[in-house]
Amino acid sequence: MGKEKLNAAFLKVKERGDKAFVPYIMAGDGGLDALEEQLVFLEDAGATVVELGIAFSDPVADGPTIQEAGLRALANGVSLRAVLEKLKQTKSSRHIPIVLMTYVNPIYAYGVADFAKACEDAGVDGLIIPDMPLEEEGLVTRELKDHDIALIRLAALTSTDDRITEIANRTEGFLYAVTVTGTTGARSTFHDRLNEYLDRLSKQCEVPVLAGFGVSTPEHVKNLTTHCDGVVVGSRIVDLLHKGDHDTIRELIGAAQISKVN
Ligand SMILES: O=P(O)(O)OC[C@@H](O)[C@@H](O)c1c[nH]c2ccccc12
Repeated sequence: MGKEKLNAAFLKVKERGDKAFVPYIMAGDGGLDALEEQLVFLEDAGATVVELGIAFSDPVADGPTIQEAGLRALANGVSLRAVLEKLKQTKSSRHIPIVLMTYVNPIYAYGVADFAKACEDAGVDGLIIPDMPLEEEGLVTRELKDHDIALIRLAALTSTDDRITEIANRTEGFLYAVTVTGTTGARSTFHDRLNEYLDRLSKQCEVPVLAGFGVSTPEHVKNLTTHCDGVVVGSRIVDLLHKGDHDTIRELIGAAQISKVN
């Protein structure tokens, strides 16, 4: 469970000579009954971990693709409680580690201790809380530790060296290296100094460094992973899943499986 399950998944990928691929999906996009099938598909397609988003009314870090998916999920009546319940019911059908992405408000509304326990019961291994700065995380860290839920921290291109050191020291499971200044969403070009930034993070961080935001093609996956341990792909996966294009998802994941490509 938790941190160890994440560490084991990344280690397995590394030992094969591959890079990690973490697809992000919006829980309940397509209805909550589709979730189990979606998770099993991603596991079979070779994903390392799944990042599962919880729809929220005020998604400040999300670009248009994920916002729309969130609206579809909300229209399907999806809530944090319903997602955790569904994950608990379907726990035995999957092995892939699950990282939940939720803003801080729904966690408070749930109650931090109850939420952490419900995550453990649901087989959730890690958590990303994008609107929770390092200074505030003491509000959840004890409860997460008690229930063995890894807290994945995000580093921004604009983070100072001192802050990066602190984030790299504290993060659990992996370090989420945000590759852009802005919101989520497919992009065609990246920042000039991105490779340098990823190299710097990789040097400082003991757990895997994964690049995310704007990663949307097999070329992006191949290029970025020469400077880090893997990628997170959100908007492109959400879009392809919505269209039912499973082959292109397999192709994207395949770009991280270097041992198979060569
Ligand atoms: O959609 P993109 O550009 O591929 O980026 C990943 C991202 O969607 C996913 O990790 C995510 C969705 N919402 C977030 C909010 C904050 C941080 C990360 C996320």
